Amino acid sequence: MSELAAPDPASVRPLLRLEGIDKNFGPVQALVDITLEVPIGKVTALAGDNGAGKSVLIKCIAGIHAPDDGQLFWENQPVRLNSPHEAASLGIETVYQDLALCDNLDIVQNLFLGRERLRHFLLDEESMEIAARETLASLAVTTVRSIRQPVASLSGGQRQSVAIAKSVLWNSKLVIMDEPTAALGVAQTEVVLHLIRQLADRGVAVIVVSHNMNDVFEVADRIAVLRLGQLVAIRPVTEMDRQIVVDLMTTGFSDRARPELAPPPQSNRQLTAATGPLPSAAAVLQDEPTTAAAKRKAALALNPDITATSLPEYFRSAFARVRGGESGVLPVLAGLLLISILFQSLNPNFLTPGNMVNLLIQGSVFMLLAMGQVFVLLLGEIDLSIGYVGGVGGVIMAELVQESTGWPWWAAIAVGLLGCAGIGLLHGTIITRLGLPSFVVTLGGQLGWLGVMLIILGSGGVVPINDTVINNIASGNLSPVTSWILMLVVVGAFSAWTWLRDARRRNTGLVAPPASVSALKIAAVLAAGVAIVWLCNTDRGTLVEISGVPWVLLVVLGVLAAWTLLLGRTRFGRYVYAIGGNAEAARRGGVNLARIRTLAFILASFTAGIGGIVYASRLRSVSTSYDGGTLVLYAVAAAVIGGTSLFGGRGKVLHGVLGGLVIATIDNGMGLQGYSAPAKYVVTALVLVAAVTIDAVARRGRSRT
Ligand SMILES: Nc1ncnc2c1ncn2[C@@H]1O[C@H](COP(=O)(O)OP(=O)(O)OP(=O)(O)O)[C@@H](O)[C@H]1O
Repeated sequence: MSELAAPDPASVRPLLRLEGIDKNFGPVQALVDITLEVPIGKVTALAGDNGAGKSVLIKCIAGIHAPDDGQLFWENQPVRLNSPHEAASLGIETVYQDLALCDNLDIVQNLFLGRERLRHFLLDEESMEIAARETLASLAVTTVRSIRQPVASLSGGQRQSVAIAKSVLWNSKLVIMDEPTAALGVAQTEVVLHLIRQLADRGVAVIVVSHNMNDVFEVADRIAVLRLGQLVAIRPVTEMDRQIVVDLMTTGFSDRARPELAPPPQSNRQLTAATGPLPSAAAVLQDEPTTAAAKRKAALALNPDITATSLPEYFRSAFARVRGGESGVLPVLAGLLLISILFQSLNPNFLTPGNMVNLLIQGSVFMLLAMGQVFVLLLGEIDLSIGYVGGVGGVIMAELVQESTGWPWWAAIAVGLLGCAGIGLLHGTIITRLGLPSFVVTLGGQLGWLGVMLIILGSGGVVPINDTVINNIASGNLSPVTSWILMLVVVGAFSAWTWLRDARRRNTGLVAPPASVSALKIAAVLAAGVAIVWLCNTDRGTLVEISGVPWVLLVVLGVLAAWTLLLGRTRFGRYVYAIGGNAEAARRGGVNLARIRTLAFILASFTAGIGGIVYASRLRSVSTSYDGGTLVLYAVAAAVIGGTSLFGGRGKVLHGVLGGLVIATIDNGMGLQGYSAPAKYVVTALVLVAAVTIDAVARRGRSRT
C-alpha cells in the first residue's frame, strides 16, 4: 500500500506533473503508477534503496526512457519527451554522476559545449567568456583561478560546480542531479549543496537523487521515497526524519506519527557547529590559499594569462605549466635544435641556406600528410590510408593534365582533391555508420587505394607531368622582392590581429597575456619571417641563380593557417576536441558524433590529396615507385613527434608541421652524412619512441597536477 501524504503545500505551482507513469523492462516492473508533482523553486529529493527505480524515473523525465503508460505534464500541458534533446528544449537539464565534462577543454568551452555562440561564422570566445564569468560570479564562484583552465585540473567539487553552472547558464527550469555529492569530501559537499540551494532560490525546480541522508536533509524541501518501483511517500522535509525515510525505503510505510524535527546528528550543519565554520563556497571552489603571496603563486601556477602582468611573471608561470606537464611545442623545438646542432657539427654544409630550403621542400609532403592525420588523431582514431589516398589524388591529377586529356591545371587539381575528399567520405561513413574501427577500415583502404592507383597508372607504370604550373608547385619560387612584400603583409596582418585582440581582451578584463608578451610574440613571428625570407632569397643555385620563397612553402603555410582556424575558431574544431576528450559528453551536449567524425576523415584525405599533388609535382610524374605505406607511417610519426597525442583530444595542426620538419631534418642530415635508408628508419623510429615517451610522461605530469 502506498502511504501518500496529504496535498503537499510546496507543490502549489508544479512545473512538472507525472501521472500514473509505468515503465517495464520485460518482466521487470521498474516504475508502477508513479504520480508526482515537481514544483518550481523547491528541491525534491528522490530517496530509495538500490533498484527502487530512481534512475529509471529521472531518465523518463530526461527523455531517455519513454514511459509505457501514464502522462507527463509540463507547465500544465501534456508532453511526450522522445529524446534528451526534446527535454533540454523544454528546459530540463540533467547532471549525471559522471558529469559529462571534457577534461581537455577549459571551463568556458565546457559550459558552452554544444551551444557555442558564433560571430561571423567563428566562435565568439569573448561573449562566451563574459557570460561564463557572470554565471560563475552569480553563483558565488567568483574566484575560480581561471575560467580558462582545463577542467582536468579542477577538484571534484569544482567539477560539480561547473556542471551546475552549466544548467544555470542555459536558464534551465528543471535541474535533475544524480548523486551530486557522491565521492566529495565534507567541505566540497557543503559547497555543492549550497549551489543546489541557490538554484532553488533562483526559482529553478530541482530533483536530487541521493543515498546520503545527511545531504537530503540538508538541502531538500521535499522527500519522495521510492520502493520497488512505487512512490510510497512524498512529504515536506519538516514532516520527515531519517528513521521515517529509512522505514519507508525498506518497508513502504512508517508508523512514526510525528517526526523529530531536529536535524540529524551527522548533518553538515551540525558538523559546522562542532568544528567551526565551513569555508565559503567561493573559498572551497578555489581551495583558497591563505596569504596574498600564496594566492598569487597558486594563480600563476595554473593560469599565466590571467594573472601575470609582467614578462618575468609570465615566464615564471609558463615554466610552472611546463613542469606541470603542459609543455606544448617546447620538446619538439628543443629536439629540432639539438638535431640541427648535431648535424651541423658533423657536416658544415647542413646549415647552409641552400640545404635549409631544400630540407623545407623535402619535408613539405610529410608536413601536409601529418596535418591531415592530426584531424583523426584528435578524435582518438587513426587513418592508415592517407599515403595511398594522396597517391590516388596525384595520379588523377596527372592523368587529367596529360596533353591527350587537355584539362587545365586547376581543374585537374580540383578533381584530384575532390576524389580524395570522396574517399575520406567513404571511409568516414563506413567507420561511423557500421561502427567499425578506423584502424581496420583504413588499413583496408591502404591496400585498396594502392590497387586503384596501380590500375590508373596502367601498364606503363609512369604518368609524366608536363604542366608548368603543376611542376612549379614544388620547384617554383616567388621573386625575392615578392617574397619580402608577402612576408611583410602576412606578418603585418598577424601582428595587427594579435595586438588588437589581446588589447581588447585586456581592456574588458578577459583572460589575456600582458602587453609585453603580445609584443614579444609579434617580434618572434617577424624574426622568423625575416629569417625564412632571407634564407630563401639567398642564391642556392649551382649553375643558374635560384632564389625566393618556394611556392610549396606557401602551400604548407596556407594549409596550416586554414586548418588552425578551422580547429581553433569553429564549432567543428571545438567538437573534434570535445569528442577526443569525452565522446559521451559531446553526444550529450547535442554534438552529432557521426557527422564530425566523417568530416574529420574527409579533411584528412583532402589534405593527403594536397600532399600527393605536391609529391607528384616534385617528381614531375607519378609512378609505381610511390611508397604510400612509408609516407603514412611518417605522417603519423610526424604528428606524434610534433606533440599530438595518440590518445585523442590533444594536438594542433602546427604539430604536424614541426614533426614533419624533424623527420625531414633527420632524413636530410643523415643523407648528407651518407647514411642509407635503413639507418634513417631506425633513427626516425627512435625519435618517435622518444616523442611518445615524452607525451606519456607529460600526461602523467598533468594528472599529478
Ligand atoms: N535498461 C534496463 N533494462 C532492464 N532493467 C532495467 C533497466 N534499467 C533499470 N532496470 C531495472 O529497473 C529497476 C530499477 O532500476 P534503477 O536503476 O532505476 O534503480 P535505482 O533506484 O536507481 O538503484 P540504484 O540506487 O542502485 O542506482 C531495477 O530492477 C533494474 O534492474
